[in-house]
Amino acid sequence: MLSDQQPSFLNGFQRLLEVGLILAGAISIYILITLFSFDPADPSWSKTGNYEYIKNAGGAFGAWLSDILLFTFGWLAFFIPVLVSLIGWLFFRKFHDLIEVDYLALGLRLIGFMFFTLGLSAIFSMNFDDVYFYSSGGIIGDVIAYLLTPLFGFTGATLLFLVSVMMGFTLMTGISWLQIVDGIGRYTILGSTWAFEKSKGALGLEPAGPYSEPQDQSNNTSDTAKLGADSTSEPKQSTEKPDVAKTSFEKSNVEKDQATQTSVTDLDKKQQQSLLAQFFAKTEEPTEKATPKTRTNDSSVDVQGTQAETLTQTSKEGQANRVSLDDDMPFEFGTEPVTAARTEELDDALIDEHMSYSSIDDELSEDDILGALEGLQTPGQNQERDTTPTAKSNVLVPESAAPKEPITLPSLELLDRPDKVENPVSQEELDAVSRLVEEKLLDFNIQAEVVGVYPGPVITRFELDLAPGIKVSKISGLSKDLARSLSAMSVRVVEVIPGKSYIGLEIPNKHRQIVRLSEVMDSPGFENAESPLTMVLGKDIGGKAVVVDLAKMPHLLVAGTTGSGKSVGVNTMILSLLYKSTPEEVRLIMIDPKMLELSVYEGIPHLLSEVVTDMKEAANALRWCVGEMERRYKLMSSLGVRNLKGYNAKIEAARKDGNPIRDPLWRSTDNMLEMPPELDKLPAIVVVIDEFADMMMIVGKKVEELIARIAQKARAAGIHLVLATQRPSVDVITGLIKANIPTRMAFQVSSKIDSRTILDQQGAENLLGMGDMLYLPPGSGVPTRVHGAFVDDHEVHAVVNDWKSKAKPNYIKEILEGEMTEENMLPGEAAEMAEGEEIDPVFDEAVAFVTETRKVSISSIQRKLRIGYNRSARIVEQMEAMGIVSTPAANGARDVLAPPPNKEEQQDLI
Ligand SMILES: Nc1ncnc2c1ncn2[C@@H]1O[C@H](COP(=O)(O)OP(=O)(O)OP(=O)(O)O)[C@@H](O)[C@H]1O
Repeated sequence: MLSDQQPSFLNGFQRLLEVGLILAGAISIYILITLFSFDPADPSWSKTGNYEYIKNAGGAFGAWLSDILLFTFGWLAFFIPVLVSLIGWLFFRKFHDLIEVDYLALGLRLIGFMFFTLGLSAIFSMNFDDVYFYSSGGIIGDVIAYLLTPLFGFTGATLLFLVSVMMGFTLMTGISWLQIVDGIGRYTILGSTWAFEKSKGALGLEPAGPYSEPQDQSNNTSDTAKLGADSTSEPKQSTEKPDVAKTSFEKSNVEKDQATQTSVTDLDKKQQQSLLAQFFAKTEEPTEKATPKTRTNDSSVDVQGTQAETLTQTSKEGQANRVSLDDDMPFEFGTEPVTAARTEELDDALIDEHMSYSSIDDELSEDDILGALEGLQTPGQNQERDTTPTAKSNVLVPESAAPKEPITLPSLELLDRPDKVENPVSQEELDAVSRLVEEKLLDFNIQAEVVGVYPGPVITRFELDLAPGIKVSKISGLSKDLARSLSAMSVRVVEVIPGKSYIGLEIPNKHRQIVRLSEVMDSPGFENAESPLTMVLGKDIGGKAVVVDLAKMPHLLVAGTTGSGKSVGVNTMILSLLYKSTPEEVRLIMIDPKMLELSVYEGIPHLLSEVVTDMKEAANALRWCVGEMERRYKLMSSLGVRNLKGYNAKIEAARKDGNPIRDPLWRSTDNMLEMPPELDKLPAIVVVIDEFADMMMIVGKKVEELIARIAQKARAAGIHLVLATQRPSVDVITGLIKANIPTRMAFQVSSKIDSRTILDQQGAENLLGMGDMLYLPPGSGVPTRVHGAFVDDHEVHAVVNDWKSKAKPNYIKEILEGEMTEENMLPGEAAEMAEGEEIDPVFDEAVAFVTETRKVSISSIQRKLRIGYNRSARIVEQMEAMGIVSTPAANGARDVLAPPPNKEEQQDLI
């Protein structure tokens, strides 16, 4: 299988790193050779000799080098080659991490290394025989031992050096001596148990049992669980920490608050600036590496539990609200939103329409099947699923594509691990900065009190209680001035915090933390989610994982200026699907007009067709989706189910009963088969379009119509759209598209207008870039700020190669060829074919008029646009076909289904 893969060449930088690794290896081997072949008679730095008879295998240079190393380090010189190769390896494997060096951790490691080396060389110097005529601890060991032994005596000095070695080891490696003792104990017990079992077996007392780990180690059986295996016992402790911390913090809170309040107001401007700079510099100082399991818990516990929880919350409502924030579960958006509910109703109506001509009677209730299916599912099943096909496949899962063996989902080991980050900012500092924020606001005649401070991985949110009569719009208007006076890159004003009477001020930390995909995926929110369309977004402002379900959205619009982190965001979402679902559960169609971003996924088994780069083919792919959607609707209505989940459950249950359902839509003329084929489960289909502005420009209005058509109905059929664009203007994100795609994601944009185009409100222009986003869940007017998870190209490649090695894709040709049928023809096209004319040029204007006035009448459109009656009537019919207005009721009146347009959009159109 690997032989099928494209040969991959290293880029320039990777070549350098690899050359570095080869050099480091060669240097290490050379040093080892010179040390092992050292001859005291060779001429060198400390001795003279005959250059003609050098015995050192490293030559004259080798003789010099080994002499210097042994003279300086004694026995420790033999560790130097190991160190050199280790450094080479670190650079090669972890260069990406080294770019974002954590200086505190590095400093601690260096100090640790110093203590370790000095202590060990002194111990060697005092206790071991010389190496040739050099001291066994080298000159370093000799000097230290010489200086300290008279002071502390032999025993005292040895003890001191031992302590130095132990301290140094812990600082350098982060390994606790208690862990070592624990480990030694555990393996001694395991070893003796094993030896005992063996000996019993050998003596014929009892058959020898297989060697097994104790019970508490058994949960690292699956690949995904491996990542956190070495910290299995720690998270439990850390989840209990916050309560203890909270009480102690809270007790001292009021006194500290008063103390700092007086001292800070006396600070002069310079001190204030430096305090600010220090604060934002300190907010995110990482300290040491840890396994992702510990990290996930720590991030939610440390930040939410001890910092955000216990800060200057003074009012009672504040405390009540904190309780809800305290919840350890990560966010899950999309729980029965208003829009989703409305869409569902629409879907139901559509299904009902189909069901009226349904020919097959429904004998099993859908709820029973779903219940039975859910009963069978446990969270653990997410880790590994059997994807072996059970019967003849239908269009979407052709037999050759079906893998023969169970497929395991990719391991988290393929992703980069994050650095453990702690928040070392003390409460005093946070209080001091809060007072400073209050002062700065007062400079603008705004009286406000900071009632809560929430430091997070990228920003710190200050919650403000405004004095009566102060309008929030006044502060929003001042966001740029505030940013300047607080020396911050930008300040975002959160006008409404749901459930609170405060406003929020979000100020970026000087050192932002990178949110890694692996750490969010390692959270319970992702691991326990059952939907195959579960996607990771990143972390919220408090550091909690944000995990969403595309099935509930059901379509997503992503926009952001170039370089804002949009492509990384799209990759994060795609990788989430690849980590959660097998090709049997989710299939993808990728459209990539830029021919850059998505081509890396070429060849994964989830793809339904090659990554589409030709825009004509892209339109065909959308058209195919419309056809597939209609086909699914007919199948579902025939089976009497309302959505894909119900359909799959019914197929599964029927198969279990031994009565597989046969295709009710099959006609004898379809193929050579004598009887209808058995129906198979259907996967969800996700269509990802990376730059859909390009597609709109090239293919034109048809794309918009196809997208609208899919978006209106595809939810129940399990077809979902993810549209990304870097041009959030009204000619790309049109009213029609917005009306049909309720879930939005805005990365940084260049203007308030762009922000309003995507979110219907400003705010995205104040984001920080690099994955900082506002996520607007369906049916919600309040966007949530999320710091997007970062995934590097090499991680994407690793996951893609992993899938490629497990199964091959089976592309469906028809997707790109595209055939115009009655089902996938657009209303515009029908009119075009019937009357030979395009969709009306004033159609957009008419839509704007209707959605704004909320009234549909042929004559009013006729008057407003000064067009003929017939033309106006045709426009209204087109609106009906596109789902903008309803079908006429008994009295002929129609309802406007699409939401009103926003102001900028209108101006652009009229
Ligand atoms: N979540 C993130 N965390 C940290 N850095 C990020 C994140 N997302 C993106 N970045 C940084 O921002 C850079 C630009 O991101 P990306 O390529 O996704 O932008 P884009 O909006 O897709 O731009 P374009 O439209 O030009 O392709 C990346 O190279 C990366 O360094």
